[in-house]
This record gives sequence, C-alpha cells and structure tokens, in this order.
Amino acid sequence: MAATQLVNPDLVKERQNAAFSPEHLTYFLYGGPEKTKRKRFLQNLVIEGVKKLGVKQYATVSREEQYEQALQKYAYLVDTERQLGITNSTDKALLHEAVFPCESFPYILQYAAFINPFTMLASEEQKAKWLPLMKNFRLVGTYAQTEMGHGSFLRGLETTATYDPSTQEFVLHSPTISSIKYWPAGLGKTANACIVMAQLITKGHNYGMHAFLLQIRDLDTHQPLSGITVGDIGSKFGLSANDNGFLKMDNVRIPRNNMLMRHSRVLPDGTYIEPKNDRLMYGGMTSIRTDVVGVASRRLCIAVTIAIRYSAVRRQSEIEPGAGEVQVLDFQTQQYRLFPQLAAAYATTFASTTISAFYRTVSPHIERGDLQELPMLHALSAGLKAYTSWTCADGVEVCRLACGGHGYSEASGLPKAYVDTTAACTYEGENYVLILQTARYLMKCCRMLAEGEQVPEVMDFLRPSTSETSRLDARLVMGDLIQAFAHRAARMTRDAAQSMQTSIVKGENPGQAWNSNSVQLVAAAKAFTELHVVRVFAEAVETMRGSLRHVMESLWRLFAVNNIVSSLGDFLVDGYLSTQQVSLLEPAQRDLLKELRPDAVSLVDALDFPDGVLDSALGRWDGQVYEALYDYSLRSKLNEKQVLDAYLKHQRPFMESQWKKHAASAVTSRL
Ligand SMILES: CC(C)(COP(=O)(O)OP(=O)(O)OC[C@H]1O[C@@H](n2cnc3c(N)ncnc32)[C@H](O)[C@@H]1OP(=O)(O)O)[C@@H](O)C(=O)NCCC(=O)NCCSC(=O)CCCC(=O)O
Ligand SMILES: Cc1cc2nc3c(=O)[nH]c(=O)nc-3n(C[C@H](O)[C@H](O)[C@H](O)COP(=O)(O)OP(=O)(O)OC[C@H]3O[C@@H](n4cnc5c(N)ncnc54)[C@H](O)[C@@H]3O)c2cc1C
Repeated sequence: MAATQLVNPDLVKERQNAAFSPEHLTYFLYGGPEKTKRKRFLQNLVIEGVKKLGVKQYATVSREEQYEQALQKYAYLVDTERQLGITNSTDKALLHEAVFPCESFPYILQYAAFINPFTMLASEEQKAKWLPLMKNFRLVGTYAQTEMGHGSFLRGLETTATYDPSTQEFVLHSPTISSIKYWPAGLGKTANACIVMAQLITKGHNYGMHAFLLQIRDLDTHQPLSGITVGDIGSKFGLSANDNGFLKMDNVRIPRNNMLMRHSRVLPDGTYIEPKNDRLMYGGMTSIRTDVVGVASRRLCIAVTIAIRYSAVRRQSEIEPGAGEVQVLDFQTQQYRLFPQLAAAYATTFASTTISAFYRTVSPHIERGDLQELPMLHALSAGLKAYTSWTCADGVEVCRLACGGHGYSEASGLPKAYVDTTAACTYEGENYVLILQTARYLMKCCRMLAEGEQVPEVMDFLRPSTSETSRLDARLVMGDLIQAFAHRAARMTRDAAQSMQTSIVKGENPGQAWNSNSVQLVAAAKAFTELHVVRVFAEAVETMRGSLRHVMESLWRLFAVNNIVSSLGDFLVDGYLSTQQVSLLEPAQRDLLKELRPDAVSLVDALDFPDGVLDSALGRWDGQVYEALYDYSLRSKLNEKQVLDAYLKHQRPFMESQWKKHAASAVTSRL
C-alpha cells in the first residue's frame, strides 16, 4: 500500500490498536514472507496490467460488454503467465483472482473441467494427440454433462452415444428436448469442443455414462458443425460474463477414438471392455469440488474484509446520547453479525488448505489404481463443498446486509460476491445431493464398525465414547469444545443409522428408508463436516505462537461457540451439555465479541486482499469510501447525458398527458 495514501483516521487508529502483527498472520496464510512478497508482486502486476487494457468496472457495463472484456482480460492473463513462466497452481490462482475478482469468465473450465477430466479419462495415445491442442488453445472446451432434464441423477442422462461398427464411429444424439445439454460454462459462444457425457450403447446394450471428445465448432470460422445446435442460455442470477450454454446433437458422428478410453474401451467390432472401477468416471467432479471449497472461502474472506473495514469507517448513531456518533463496528449487534463471518472465513480457509492437500496426497494413489482412499476423498470433498458453499454464501449475504444501504449498491462489490458464491451451492453437485453422499459414507462406516471392521482414522469419532456428558466449563478449553462437536456428530450419525434400521424393520425398502430419513441424514452429515472444519481450524491455530496464537484462539473459540449456540438442540437433546453449561455459552460469545473488537480490522487486513481484488468502494484499504461511492455513481451509464432520450420518448408525453387531463395549473418551466 502506498505510504503517502491518505487513510481514514478511524482505520489508522484501528490498525495501531491491534494486539498482534497482521503481517505475521499473512505470512502464515500464504506460506512465509517470500511467498507473500511474490503474491503481492503477482497480484499488483496484473491489477495494473488490467487497468492499462482500458476495461471498465464490471458493475458499470452490460452483459455483452462483460463477456467481451472477460475475453480480453483472459488473453492478457495467459500472456502474462507465459511471459513470467508461471506453471504452479498457487500462482495461477492468485493471478486469476486478481484479474477476475469475484467474476466468472468464459474460459473458466478450460483447465478445471476440460483438460483435467480429459487427462484423467483419456488414454496415453489420446493425450499425446489432443493435449497439446488443448494447452495451446486450438481447442477451447468445457464439460457438457448436465441436461435440461437431469443434472443430479447422472444415470438418468438421455444423450446417447451409439456405436456403429460398420464405420467405426459413435453417433451422438439428443433424442428429446430434455436431453439438450444445458448449463455448461463457456459452451454457448466460446468453446469449439467439449467433453460430452453420454449413455454408451454398443451391440444393443447400454453401458451407462461415458465421456467423449466432441468438436462443436469449426476451428477456423467458429461456425457450429453440422448436426450441432449450440448457444447461450440467457441471463442468469449472476456469472454474467459467462456464456453458459445449450447443446443439441442431431446424430453427430465422431470417430471411435473420440471415446475417452483410459478406463473403459470399445473395440473396433463393438466389444465393450469394462473399467476396473466405474467410479473413476466421476473423478473430474471430485477435483472441482475440492477447488470449490477454496473459491467459496475466498469469497467470504473478501466480503468480510469489505464489511469490517466499512463498519470501522462508517459512523452512525450514538451509544451515549450527546457523546457523538460511533463507528458502527462498536455496536454489539454489528459484531454479533460480522465476527462469526470472520471466524467462518478463516475456518473455511483452513478447511480448503487441508482438503486440497488430501486430494494431492490421494490422487497419485488413485492414478496407480489403488482406490482404497477414494470413498473417503469423495465423502469429504462432497461434504466440504456443500458446507463451505452454504456457509460462505450465507456469510457474504450477512456481510452485505450489515453494510446498510450502500451494501445494496454494486459499488460495494458484495452483490457480485454473493451471486458468485451462491452458484457454488448448485454447480458441481447440488448441495443436498452431495451432503447425502457424505451421509451414505457415514452409514457405511457405522456398518463397518458394527461388524468389527477398521475405519479411517478421521472416522474414529464414531467409536463408542467413554463419556456421555461434557466436561466443558467457563474456561472453554479447546479440547472440550472439539469433543462436543465429535459427540454430536457421532450421536446424530448413530441416530440416523438407527432410524434407517427402524424404517427397514417396519417394511420399507432401502430406498424408501433412505428417503424417509434423509432430513436426519443431512443433519448428521453436516454435523460430521462441521466437526472436521472445527478440527482443522484448531490444528492450524495450535501451530501459532504468541499474540497471534492468542487472537486466533479467540477467533476459533467464537467459531465453535457460535456454531454450538446456533444448533443448541443438537447438544442438549441427549443431555451431553447440561443447561448450566449452556448458560455459559451466550455470555462467553458476547465476551469474545468484545475481546476481538480491537483486532477485527487487522484480522481482515491480514487476509491481504489488494483493492483491485476487493473491487469495492466500501472495503478500500484507505477507507475513503464516500469519494469512491460518488465516483462510482458519476460513472453510471444513466449519467452520460443530462436529459435522456427516454425523457422525450416516454416521460414528457406521460407527464403532459397527465397535467392536461387533469387541467393542472399554468404550465411553467420554473417554479
Ligand atoms: C449424486 C451422484 C454421486 C449419484 O451417483 P450414482 O452413481 O447414482 O450414485 P450412488 O448409487 O449414490 O453411488 C454409487 C457409488 O459411487 C460412489 N461415488 C459417487 N460419486 C463418486 C465420486 N465422485 N468419487 C468416488 N465415488 C463416487 C458412491 O459413493 C457410491 O459408492 P458406494 O456404492 O456407496 O460404495 C452423482 O449422480 C453425481 O455426482 N451427481 C452430481 C452431478 C454433478 O456434480 N454435476 C456436475 C456437473 S459439472 C459442473 O457443474 C461444473 C461447474 C463448474 C463451474 O461452472 O465453475
Ligand atoms: C452456474 C452454473 C454453472 C454450471 N456449470 C455446469 C457445467 O459446466 N457443466 C455441467 O455439466 N453442468 C453445469 N451446471 C449444472 C449443475 O451441475 C446442475 O445444475 C447441478 O448438478 C444440479 O442439478 P439439477 O440442476 O438437475 O438439479 P436437480 O437435480 O433437478 O435439483 C432440484 C432439487 O431437487 C433436489 N434433489 C435432486 N435429487 C435429489 C436426491 N437424490 N435427493 C434429495 N434431493 C434431490 C435437489 O437437492 C434440488 O433441491 C451448472 C449449473 C450452474 C447453476
């Protein structure tokens, strides 16, 4: 930040009052001083670079312009990456964040859901042939799985890929209106190819969903190929710069070798060779789900930075009559709304780091064909994707509402952050559908334990506990709080398993029993996932020292206490917490708010978002919010002319018709 920048005096004071060094926390988050320095260098470089492109602020332009600007910015981004020789995913993510702050872009799936699943599903020969074209953007692609009629239930997909041995081709076909591919990012206007998921039919038998590489547009003219109908699906709740698309295939023929044949194959005569494990087909989704955890947590980190800084600058109302207006951050209710979001921002950040690390550890084993850890990875990534996208989307909205009227302006950057985060509750698996996958794994672990089998260490909380009551006291010892989450998750999982059993004994079949207990199953899976998040946050805090450890432990405690208080019934129902213990929690929560108040601004400063990423009049580092807000308004398209054509076309005739009809007073142009 420029030392000469004029900074709002309230923010200066806040920064002087912090009990810890935010810089140390920044180092912790980004992997040390050198990596932090590099992060700042990279993000500032592209923020300045984007300014030179002459693009306009996202919120001030139409959807078509957002799309066009996104293409322009992406070309600049890739050029910059290549010039700097950037290949590692951390650097790339930081650059993306700075070029597309809380904004989608048409090429978003080129790596995440085109090259990555292709690499997982294609044979070595196919990779040698097509990967270079993908990496050099000769092929721009997406992942076309969801159809109008089916997104969650993949076995219900209707698109067919029927093998014709006489020509050694597959015939891709959309047989019904509901089979039209719908939603894939970048499909509408940008992609010239995609991975299509379709029911593989050979020798008259349907072998289920398989992946095919399909070219949809001419590589030079960009016109759709014969048999392909493709386009943009239209305006959405958000993600406006993305051309999410539709795709209809009318008996489109592709060579046999366009089926991705690493795991399963179709021989020239049409013989089907089975994969070792049909779940490998789902691998691409697991990879994105782990990424979504990070995306959602970054959005909440941004929102909480904006809301806390603004609440330190904004003065409104008095606490003591006549003593002057206070910073709204001094209101207990404001702290009560915002500080749990701050805690959740850190909690989900650590959850994201650990699930990514787990994914990186496990995926080479899966690559080698050792699938032992796959169920755990699936359960955890599905649960965390759902938990964090819910928590973060709700949290961003709390932050927006806590900014009062100005939070409703796009200038705040918060509407953009919200629409982006809430999309993550749906894409890559609707959250209820996904958390039920986590529940399925919990039920499986219960069965395994009942049969005396081993379960992974993370699931040890399900073993019968020695204590049925909590030791929690006013000190709020971390171990006691964690134990409360473990006890709740275990009890809710066992109860759900028991209810399933009861339903079956009453005569329901397994599917009916699953459905009639699914509310309970979802609650158990959420409790398990929350336990995981509470644990990984605690583990991160336990590695910290000194004043940093002190403030982060308080923040962790607030996360834990807040989550217990907001689901109190879960902890009380079997008497694990006594009413006396519960009576400690709300006062403790209030004390924690007070304790964290002096460090709040520094806790968001430590997240280290440059203004270019916040893209917010309210969250600026220097706190000059009113200047920024006014400047934003002056740039409104409606202000380009003083008297609009619409005035002459509609307003003036309307007004005239009214005053003439009602024979109003003398017509005058001045009052
Ligand atoms: C819900 C399920 C999992 C159900 O599948 P199913 O075969 O009918 O399931 P089941 O009988 O319950 O389970 C069969 C078995 O398959 C396992 N399984 C399921 N998924 C995975 C996985 N990813 N990894 C490893 N294992 C997996 C399940 O755990 C089951 O195992 P089990 O039988 O219990 O041993 C599936 O249909 C699904 O994943 N649906 C969600 C669809 C989805 O995520 N679509 C994403 C489209 S792409 C997208 O949105 C990109 C957006 C990106 C952007 O715009 O940025
Ligand atoms: C912004 C965005 C981007 C997307 N990008 C892509 C993309 O790039 N590629 C792609 O292929 N798809 C994409 N999608 C589609 C997305 O993956 C699906 O919308 C998602 O998987 C949900 O499927 P659905 O829309 O069919 O919802 P549905 O399954 O119809 O869900 C409707 C409701 O029914 C409930 N429900 C459904 N099944 C169950 C069940 N078994 N148990 C309990 N409840 C159930 C759901 O929870 C939900 O409340 C995108 C979607 C969005 C919004």
